[in-house]
Amino acid sequence: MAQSTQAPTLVYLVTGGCGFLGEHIVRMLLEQEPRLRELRVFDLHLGSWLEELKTGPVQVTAIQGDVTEAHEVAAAVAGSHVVIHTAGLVDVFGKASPKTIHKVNVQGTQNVIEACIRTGTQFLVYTSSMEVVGPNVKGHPFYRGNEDTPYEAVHQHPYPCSKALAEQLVLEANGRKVNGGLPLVTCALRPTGIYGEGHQIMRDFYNQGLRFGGRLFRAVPASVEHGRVYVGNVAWMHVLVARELEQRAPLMGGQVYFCYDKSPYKSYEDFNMEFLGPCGLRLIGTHPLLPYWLLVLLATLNALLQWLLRPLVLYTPLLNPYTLAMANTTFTVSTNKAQRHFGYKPIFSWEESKARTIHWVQALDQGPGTGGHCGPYSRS
Ligand SMILES: NC(=O)C1=CN([C@@H]2O[C@H](COP(=O)(O)OP(=O)(O)OC[C@H]3O[C@@H](n4cnc5c(N)ncnc54)[C@H](O)[C@@H]3O)[C@@H](O)[C@H]2O)C=CC1
Ligand SMILES: C[C@H](CCCC(C)(C)O)[C@H]1CC[C@H]2[C@@H]3[C@H](O)CC4=CC(=O)CC[C@]4(C)[C@H]3CC[C@]12C
Repeated sequence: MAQSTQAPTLVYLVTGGCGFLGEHIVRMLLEQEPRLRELRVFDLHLGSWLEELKTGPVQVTAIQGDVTEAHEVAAAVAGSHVVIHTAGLVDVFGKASPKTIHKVNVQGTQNVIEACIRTGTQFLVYTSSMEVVGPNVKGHPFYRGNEDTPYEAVHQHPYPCSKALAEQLVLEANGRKVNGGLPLVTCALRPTGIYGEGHQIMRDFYNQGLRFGGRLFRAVPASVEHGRVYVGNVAWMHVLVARELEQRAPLMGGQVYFCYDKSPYKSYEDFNMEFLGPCGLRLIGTHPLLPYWLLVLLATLNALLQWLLRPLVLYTPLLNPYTLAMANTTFTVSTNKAQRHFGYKPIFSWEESKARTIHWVQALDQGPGTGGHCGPYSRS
């Protein structure tokens, strides 16, 4: 992929390109990758917002498909230079079965790898997660850790288990020969909790607050810090990795990178209030209103109810033993590995990230629009 002023030649494939992060990656690629000729957007559910992108200079090809179907993946991958594999089943609330989560996240990733090998696609960027590291089931804090910080990564929940297995597959595939004899170059990006335009859980908290007369009730001590990163910066990091992977293959191949930016370290709830506060919501209490043991009891009750009601209805509250443990365990990242390896610097400051997210929350009141979740990235 030599730099040139000639006509654009590159073909990129983004799996999960219609999801929360995927949409931002798609838009970021169109704005920041001048060598792009064709952008293939592969997803189980295609968004109507893709239509508006089809009028630009880059050929945008929407492909409705399932990553668990090897032949659909192979057809989409064939002829592409770079694959950004973001599709995944993000479920910590018990909406999908552990088997389905494994199938989509692990088998789906295996299908993407095999498709690259068979069709001769040499560059694969995988969206992993901080969850492959932790928080672990023992609730050990991970405080300002980096990619080399020792930590006992022990998972039980199907989602982190599946992401850890999938990441391992991707990293082990680095160096395998693709069709034509060249080596596959892979790397994995590990975002912490992503926020920004289109973030479903933020929307859930906002709606919950509105239902309770503009109030949210503190459940997590303010002292527990949770790593968060703005979706635009995560997208930018994907674009940059995809761009640099060929030139810096010996350094970047087989590597993992946390996704980070200048978002402040705060508790999950206090961080959300940075956006929900300016939209009229208040967080009640300087300390958790309920004692921890009671929250554990309620979370356990919710899990029991979910299990009992499963034959009749899907009961998926925000509070369950896993989400409670996640929210109550410090997990923050402090690293410059991405900057050292491929020159990453956040493209959005904290102030911009905050303003864009607040703007999006405010617009939720006006009801769903016809476009996508996020606006264009063109900046003044
Ligand atoms: N949301 C977060 O805070 C974080 C997310 N991640 C990872 O980022 C990636 C994207 O996550 P989000 O955008 O938050 O989730 P999302 O649910 O908004 O997007 C995932 C996309 O994958 C698609 N998809 C699901 N199953 C598929 C299948 N079988 N075949 C094809 N497409 C399928 C969905 O339709 C969706 O558009 C995931 O891999 C997730 O594990 C990592 C760290 C944090
Ligand atoms: C839903 C949790 C907060 C509610 C806590 C309650 C009910 C006590 O008020 C969220 C706390 C931490 C979140 C997770 C974290 O940001 C890391 C993640 C990484 C991913 O790859 C996917 C999403 C998530 C698991 C994220 C999910 C919501 C939380 C558990």
